[in-house]
Amino acid sequence: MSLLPSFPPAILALADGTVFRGYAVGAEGLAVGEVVFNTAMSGYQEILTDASYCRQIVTLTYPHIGNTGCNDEDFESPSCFAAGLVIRDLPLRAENWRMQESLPDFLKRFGVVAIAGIDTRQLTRLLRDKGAQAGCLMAGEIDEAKALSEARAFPGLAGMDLARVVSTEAPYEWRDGGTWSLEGYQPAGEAKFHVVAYDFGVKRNILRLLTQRGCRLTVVPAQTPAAEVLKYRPDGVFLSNGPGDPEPCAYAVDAIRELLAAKIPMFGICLGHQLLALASGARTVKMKFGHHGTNHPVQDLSTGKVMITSQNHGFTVDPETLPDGLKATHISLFDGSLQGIERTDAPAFSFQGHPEASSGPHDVADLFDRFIEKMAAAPAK
Ligand SMILES: NC(=O)CC[C@H](N)C(=O)O
Repeated sequence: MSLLPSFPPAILALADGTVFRGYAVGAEGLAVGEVVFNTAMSGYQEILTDASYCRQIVTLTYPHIGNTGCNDEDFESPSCFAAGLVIRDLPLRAENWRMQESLPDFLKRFGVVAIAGIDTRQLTRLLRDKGAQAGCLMAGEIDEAKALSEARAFPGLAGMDLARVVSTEAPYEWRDGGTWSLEGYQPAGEAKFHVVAYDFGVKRNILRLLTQRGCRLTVVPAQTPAAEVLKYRPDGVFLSNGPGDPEPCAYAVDAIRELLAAKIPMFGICLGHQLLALASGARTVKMKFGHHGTNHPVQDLSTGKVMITSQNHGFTVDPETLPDGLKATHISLFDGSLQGIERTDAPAFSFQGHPEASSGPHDVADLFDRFIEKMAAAPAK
């Protein structure tokens, strides 16, 4: 038995001409973006609210999505940023002690168009064979020819600067740093370091993990010049994850170059990693279908240790372009792509995957400790 036939019709049209027919389990209307697949088995709410998915339609390969509903806590940003959602099926009944609304109600509230009831395995194989495709989701009133032409008109993410689109408009102090455990809520301890975090689409769990490690955080807009950041006299600078192509973010690349020259401890995640690489003189390239999932093996090149990591990126740093002074620290064991770098002449390093991933895996969480160590080792200001 399935709930789906009670929902209005929806289609997903791809730029290659393929059309999938299913049911509209979110908002009605039209959504256009790059269609990608994510293999995570949990965390749909964190995925939908991760600003790195801006202009992307996410297909979840796990077949039952929505089982635990949605709540007011599991937001990685203030809103839903994914352009659309594609799933195989909804549960007949969603249930969890933290649930406040069902996934369809949540999607409707945030205006996210979503389709269910299509063969997500077939779609995933198509994306793996042909590469990420431009697509159009249409829900409610269906006009197949229009959906196909909308999909074909999407220019693709290459060359698209989206970090400044999703970033905060004004600087703010981040305060929520406590942790929940079986013993209850533990407020964050006293701050030892002041970190300025660039918001290119920052995930909240990164801010939480830094606060829990004794950082006071000032979050600044993507286009903040280095001179403004230096006025805070920070102990360290964090470069966040974010959507789109890193290459057109010249404002960030310029700022990072100046901060590198100032020898400020710096840590970058995902888009932040790619921007650190660009600022150091390396190049980034678009991947065929990217990495989106929570079971990606990554090797630490200094210890040989293999870690299971969470990943979400469609661009990557080309290892052939690493200049002198920039060292590879991690590689993907799925495809050998670069996963981490470190400057040999400045206290700056970065990681392509997501050490902050909530609910996990947590194998790479100690990269946050490494950032703290670099700030502790920096000469007094
Ligand atoms: N999660 C991210 O920061 C993604 C980085 C970049 N937008 C990419 O797709 O590669």
